[in-house]
Amino acid sequence: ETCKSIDKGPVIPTTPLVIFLEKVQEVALQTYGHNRFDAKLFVDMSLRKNLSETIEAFNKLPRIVNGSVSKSDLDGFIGSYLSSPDEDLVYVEPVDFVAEPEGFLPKVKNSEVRAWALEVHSLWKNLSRKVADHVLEKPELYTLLPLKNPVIIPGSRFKEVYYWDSYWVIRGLLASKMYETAKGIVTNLVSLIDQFGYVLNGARAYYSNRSQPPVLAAMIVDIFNQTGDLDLVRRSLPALLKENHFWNSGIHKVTIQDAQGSNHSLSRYYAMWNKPRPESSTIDSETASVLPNICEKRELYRELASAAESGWDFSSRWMSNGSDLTTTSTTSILPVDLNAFLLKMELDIAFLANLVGESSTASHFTEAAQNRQKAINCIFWNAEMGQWLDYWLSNSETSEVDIYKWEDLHQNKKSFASNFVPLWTENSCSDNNITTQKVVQSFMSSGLLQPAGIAMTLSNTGQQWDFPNGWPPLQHIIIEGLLKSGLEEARTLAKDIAIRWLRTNYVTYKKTGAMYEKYDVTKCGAYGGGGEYKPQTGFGWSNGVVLALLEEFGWPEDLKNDC
Ligand SMILES: OC[C@H]1O[C@H](O[C@H]2O[C@H](CO)[C@@H](O)[C@H](O)[C@H]2O)[C@H](O)[C@@H](O)[C@@H]1O
Repeated sequence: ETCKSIDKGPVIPTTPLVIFLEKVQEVALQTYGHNRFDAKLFVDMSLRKNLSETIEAFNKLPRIVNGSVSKSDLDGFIGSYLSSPDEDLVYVEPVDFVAEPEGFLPKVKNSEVRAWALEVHSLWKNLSRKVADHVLEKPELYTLLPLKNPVIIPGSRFKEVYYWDSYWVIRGLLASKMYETAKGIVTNLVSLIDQFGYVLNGARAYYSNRSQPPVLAAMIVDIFNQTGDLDLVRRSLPALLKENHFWNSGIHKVTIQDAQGSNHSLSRYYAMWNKPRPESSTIDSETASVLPNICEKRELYRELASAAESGWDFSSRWMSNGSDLTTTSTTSILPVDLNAFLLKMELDIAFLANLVGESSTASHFTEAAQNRQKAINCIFWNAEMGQWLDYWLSNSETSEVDIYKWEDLHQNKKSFASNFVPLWTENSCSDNNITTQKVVQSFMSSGLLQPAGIAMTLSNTGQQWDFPNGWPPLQHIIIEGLLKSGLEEARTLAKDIAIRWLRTNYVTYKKTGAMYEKYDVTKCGAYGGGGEYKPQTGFGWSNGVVLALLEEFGWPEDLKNDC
């Protein structure tokens, strides 16, 4: 085997338990087959006995063809040695839930929409969980991480708390006046930074090799603005500084020289992992099976895990050939949205530091934000298109000192919903040449706005972060970004998108009785599909976005609520 290049990035080792459960996943696929198989289920199981005893029993199972085990033997092993995923996180009644909180969504006047909003609000009860006592007593038997406070989970197969989902969960909890639950979630995420140095993708041992879009500071600012809780700010600030360092150092940090010769520091997604994602181990191995050698496989595994770090797993946005997942190249892309999130993080840290009298931290982060603002405008902004564009890093540009040289042809001219995320960061449009009006026009003609909301991309690849899917966080970011601009035209557009999105959520709920993690935005009343697992319901961030939008825009008595 000859390798063109060798994967050099860092790797955070996983636990022996995760490695063992991946083996169970592999054998289970051979034994049960692809039909209705969900790989994640197996790494979410826990042990009834200690690991070495369990491994011994597993190794003794009689093997038939290709290392598989008979269905009855495997069923028997799982029944005796493993516990189902539902036993580690148990239901808990949220302390601050009331059926109809005082001052709940005052602008929602339509009785049908109000009744639905109350049902969505009541879903917090279904999604509320706490770590079971036996996990705290024997954490080595579980892949679940022992967090102290209750959490709100996304739902269905996603039985643990997720990082960026939590921002929109919290926006919904604030509309539901559930301040204690919101603060508890933040405290949990802060504890992950204390332990790992960053917020994990989700609270499982197998997610420890990557983070997710960094929105913790935004959660704290929004909670503070509603509760005035300075203690939470004081307790969280050191963790936010640590998190900021994580994203601005090591492999996440990229230096790039603009056309005028000035250097800028920006960030990229980069997982600390070069093996199959344990929760999708069998799937990633199959994807990589067409590659000629282990070096290329390792590189692909890192790119797939890095796409998961971006939250957009998977999407043509990260691929050089949208119809071939093996061309995923996440680490070679400087992403607009990550840098917009980091700009917001820096502004938010400055704001929070000022609140608690830490003025030198505040001025340091104000300056960091100004620098990132400049970098965003120089590297990503494309005046002709009126959008901020992802930038593809190319190896040939790397000089000896690892400084990339900017070239306009490396901006990705395809329209992605992420190209509009900088709207969300208040002062992104402060530059004279960058007018919100231009961005609004560009958005309107981009093709992304569809009858039931905003599509993530224009390519229909079958991946879940591609056309025709629309995801809740991007709807909310763009809607809020448009509102923040203060422009009348932008406000009208924001409201129009909100109505489309709320309608499709409402109608789908009426048809199916459930809230979905994503929707098909080409038609009102349809949920999304594609990707590596079946459509999931619950659903944390969808509920959060609905409640936050209803809080902002309300719903008048006479506004049509069906499609
Ligand atoms: O199991 C496959 C992948 O699932 C997650 O990704 C999707 O769900 C998350 C929870 O709602 C969401 O945050 C993410 O944006 C979705 O694409 C998980 O985050 C991935 O790491 C995982 O590989």
